[in-house]
Amino acid sequence: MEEKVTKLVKWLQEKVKEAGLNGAIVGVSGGIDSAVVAHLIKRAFPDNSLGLIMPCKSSEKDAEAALEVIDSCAINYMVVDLTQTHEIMFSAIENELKEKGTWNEEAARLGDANTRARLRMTTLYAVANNFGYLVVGTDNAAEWHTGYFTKFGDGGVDLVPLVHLTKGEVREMAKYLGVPNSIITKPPSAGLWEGQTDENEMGTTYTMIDKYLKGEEIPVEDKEIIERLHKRSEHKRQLAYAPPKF
Ligand SMILES: Nc1ncnc2c1ncn2[C@@H]1O[C@H](COP(=O)(O)OP(=O)(O)OC[C@H]2O[C@@H]([n+]3cccc(C(=O)O)c3)[C@H](O)[C@@H]2O)[C@@H](O)[C@H]1O
Ligand SMILES: Nc1ncnc2c1ncn2[C@@H]1O[C@H](COP(=O)(O)OP(=O)(O)OP(=O)(O)O)[C@@H](O)[C@H]1O
Ligand SMILES: [Mg+2]
Repeated sequence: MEEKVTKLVKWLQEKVKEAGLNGAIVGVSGGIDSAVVAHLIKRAFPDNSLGLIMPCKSSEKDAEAALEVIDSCAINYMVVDLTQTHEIMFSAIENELKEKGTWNEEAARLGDANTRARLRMTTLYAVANNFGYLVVGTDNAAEWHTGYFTKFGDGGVDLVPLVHLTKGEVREMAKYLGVPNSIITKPPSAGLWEGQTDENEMGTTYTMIDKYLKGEEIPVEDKEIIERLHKRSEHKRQLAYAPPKF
């Protein structure tokens, strides 16, 4: 694990140096993936790293967990509350769609949730610009493969250090780095609506996705779900599709 951490820290330093910038920033949610990234960027840039906590209609518990992460790695941090911004923006969208009679109630929950992820991305880039930092993402191999992220939201980042690590490997790295145990053991959640958990929404488990990625046998139902999610999200792993040149 020490070797993996050293390699990732060096890689982060190289990428920031290549960009001619000063350091790195990450959104700290109180979940395990951003906890690991916060620890890594603090190691890579002890005086030039920042954790940004961005409550957006999220629970007080999440903000408390995010502060525990900050404490555990002693990274500098800031808080930008996006609750009101989201309220104003999404209600303007809702009002206009309703006025035109085109409001889709069923689609709204995801639209509302993805807007939060994109507001966080916008905020991270604004703060990164202030300090001359790169924006570091938190996607792991399981999320990347299944497309379990918001396009141009939490997926809209400069560097993705955890993209080759399974969720199990992220947990191992978290233990090694000294992430609090309460954060390592709580169920992964995007926190986009009350009671949301990644595994409920995806219909399979990280254990199954990790096994699948390692080429191990898993039940056919889980394999089908993973392959469907992967196919459906191919566009998120590509640059915007362009027509052939004429
Ligand atoms: N074939 C295609 N070619 C090009 N573009 C295509 C496309 N199909 C859809 N699209 C576009 O992509 C959009 C759908 O993608 P997107 O907006 O991402 O939305 P979508 O994939 O529907 O939702 C995001 C998922 O990620 C989850 N999430 C989000 C954020 C954080 C976390 C977490 O783990 O913390 C999880 C969230 O709970 C939800 O399940 C469509 O509205 C359309 O604009
Ligand atoms: N309230 C928040 N404040 C700051 N950043 C956030 C917040 N919510 C989400 N994010 C950002 O969005 C990313 C995606 O969330 P995701 O839930 O996949 O990761 P996580 O919360 O770090 O880990 P877990 O899988 O345990 O929930 C987070 O890692 C973080 O960078
Ligand atoms: Mg989370």
